[in-house]
Amino acid sequence: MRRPKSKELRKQQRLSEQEEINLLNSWIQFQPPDSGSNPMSLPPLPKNSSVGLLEGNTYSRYAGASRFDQFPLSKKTKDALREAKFVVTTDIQRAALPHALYGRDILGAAKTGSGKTLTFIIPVLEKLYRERWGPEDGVGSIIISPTRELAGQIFDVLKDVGKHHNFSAGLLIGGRKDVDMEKERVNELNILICTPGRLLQHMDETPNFDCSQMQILVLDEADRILDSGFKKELNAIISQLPKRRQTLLFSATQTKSIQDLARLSLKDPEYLSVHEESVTATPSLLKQIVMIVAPLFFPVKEVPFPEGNHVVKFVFEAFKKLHPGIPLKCLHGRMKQERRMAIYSEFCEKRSVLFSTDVAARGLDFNKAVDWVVQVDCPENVASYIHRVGRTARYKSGGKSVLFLLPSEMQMLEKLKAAKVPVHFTKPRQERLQPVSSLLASLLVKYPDLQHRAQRAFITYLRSIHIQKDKDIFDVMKLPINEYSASLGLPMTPKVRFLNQKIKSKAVSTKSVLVEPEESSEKNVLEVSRNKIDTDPFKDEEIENDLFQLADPANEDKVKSSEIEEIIPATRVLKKKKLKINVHRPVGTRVVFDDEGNTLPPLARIADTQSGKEALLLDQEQKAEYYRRMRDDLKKADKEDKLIERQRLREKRIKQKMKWKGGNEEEEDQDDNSGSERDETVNRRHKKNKVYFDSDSDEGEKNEIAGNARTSSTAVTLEEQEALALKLLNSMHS
Ligand SMILES: Nc1ncnc2c1ncn2[C@@H]1O[C@H](COP(=O)(O)OP(=O)(O)OP(=O)(O)O)[C@@H](O)[C@H]1O
Repeated sequence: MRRPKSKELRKQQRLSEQEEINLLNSWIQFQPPDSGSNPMSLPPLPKNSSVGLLEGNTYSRYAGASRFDQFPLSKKTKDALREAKFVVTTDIQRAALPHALYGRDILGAAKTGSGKTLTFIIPVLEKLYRERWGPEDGVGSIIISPTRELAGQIFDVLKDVGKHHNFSAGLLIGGRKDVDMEKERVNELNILICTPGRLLQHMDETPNFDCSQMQILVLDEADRILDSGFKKELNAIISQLPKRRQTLLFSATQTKSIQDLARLSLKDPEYLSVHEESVTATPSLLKQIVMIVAPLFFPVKEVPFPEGNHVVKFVFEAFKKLHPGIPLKCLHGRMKQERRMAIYSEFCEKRSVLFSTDVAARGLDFNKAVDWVVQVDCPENVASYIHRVGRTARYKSGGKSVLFLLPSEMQMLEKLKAAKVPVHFTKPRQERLQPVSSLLASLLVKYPDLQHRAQRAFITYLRSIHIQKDKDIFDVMKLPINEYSASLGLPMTPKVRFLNQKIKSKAVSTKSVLVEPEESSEKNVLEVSRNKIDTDPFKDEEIENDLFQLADPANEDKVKSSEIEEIIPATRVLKKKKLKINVHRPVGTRVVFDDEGNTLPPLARIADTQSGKEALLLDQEQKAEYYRRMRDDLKKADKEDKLIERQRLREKRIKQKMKWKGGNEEEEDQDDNSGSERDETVNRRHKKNKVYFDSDSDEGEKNEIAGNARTSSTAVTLEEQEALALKLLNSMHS
């Protein structure tokens, strides 16, 4: 009895769905928005006006509608939107939904946090629904995101808004181990949300993976996906998609490049930039400050991704040690995927400080949890700035941001202003600046593992500056390199040797080795180089130094940054990746193989030579010796300071006693008591304000003396400590 009934029910449901689809199709066709028009210019429909089928077989106007229930959407989508409390549309939704529902290609641009995700999720669901897409139809829509976290976030929105639909959807992102399981199931999925690399991996490796019938393609953060970092992947993907499809592109900083659009074969796309006329390019509730600081007065400059991983790791570790108790988190692209996702979710839920590379710069909607965005490095361009600050002040909430620039990066301020970014330039109050180099120097002595991190941070930072395109702002030769090195607490500026022309020309010949790039959400040319050199720390350092040698301005015109990836010895990647030997190499060129039979480029041999190792060892010994000396010096100075302070206090007490002797006996007693109380208080306070070396001491005397430490506030302690360390640093740097 039950079966026929449910069959009957299913039939009825199918019929009513078909009726709904017919109605929706007629409604959409009845009064579509004019091509080239922006529906925002139309007056919104009154709140309670009739919608859908009206008397006389006409339909209500949906172009210009400002509430979701006024659009020709399925009941399933409307119910889910209402349940998620999405009632009134944002500007971009109002402008783009009518065109997207009508089936047009779209290039949508709107400020960060203005609801672009729903603007493409809704048309995807509706298109497949109206096409009656089912499990047997396979892939119907592909949504591509530049990062894994963003793909995960889009997937969550899809699950929410599509919860009453019967589509199957999959999140295909790199870094997940279950790729084999994915391969078995991917052909059954209707909606794929993916990073470019993982999608391409399925296109290449999954048997019978078929996208030939797909209906709608979405590129979120389109300008990023279309830029050079993803060029190869995207071209390969597009070549496997049907030409007859709808394409939606969204970003807060949209591309208008004809070349980019030609690659996607868009058909008369609607360019909808809803905030173009707006006075500002960033959210109106975002307060933005820019400050110029010297590196010595700020812990460290973060670097743009992907080269920022080492710097972020170092800053994070240093802050953890400098500010124990404050919940700090760290996110960068070299973390395991599970950890990345966990940190992202924890940060959305609990108040904390997140140190991140640009992996978190775009698209992420941290549950409106971000109050401040602090940029400790100069973004690579205005677009990058807009996305970074856009992690706060989302939808209707406010937020604040501060950008720290070096004096040499002042031009960024002008560029931001020219791009309608309302930044307030503020001078830092000198008395509020806290020098950190001495603190970091102390940390480095105390935690030797940080020494290597600091050094890598230094080198990767310089390299990131070198590879930046905008040479007006990023000129490695203008950087106060010694100051920067000192600001990281490094005892001496790491050696940055310059390659001579001979090695360089040899290096360029390594073009014979082609390395296939790894899938990565943070893909760019240099990530490949990064992988190549990520071997043992000593080797790394040498190679990184070698790399930096290319920054010689005399060589700059001859060696372009794109060549760098070909120049670096690629031993690690060579072991893993497919190789092609250039058959056109000059006759007689010697091909060298490593232990595993992979070919090695000439530079790898050079990097491995014994003399290099010896030089490196010498360097390491020098540094170790330096740290030993510095540690001893600091300990000695600390001891001397404390003795002086003790002596000073003793003299003060004696002076007071002498003074009191002139007074009456009672007063003297009282004063004496209060005097010792005062000293007690001072002592207690000093115990709390222990400086790093106090706690590091293994001498019994030390903690006892700590009570008599010389300062009455932390600020004085820091100042004195800084003066001491600066003295030491200067002596090394000079
Ligand atoms: N119509 C709406 N009503 C209420 N809230 C909305 C609406 N549309 C979107 N939001 C909320 O606004 C926030 C920002 O949306 P979304 O993440 O889509 O922004 P975005 O434009 O994609 O930002 P970015 O450029 O940074 O990627 C989200 O929390 C989302 O839930």
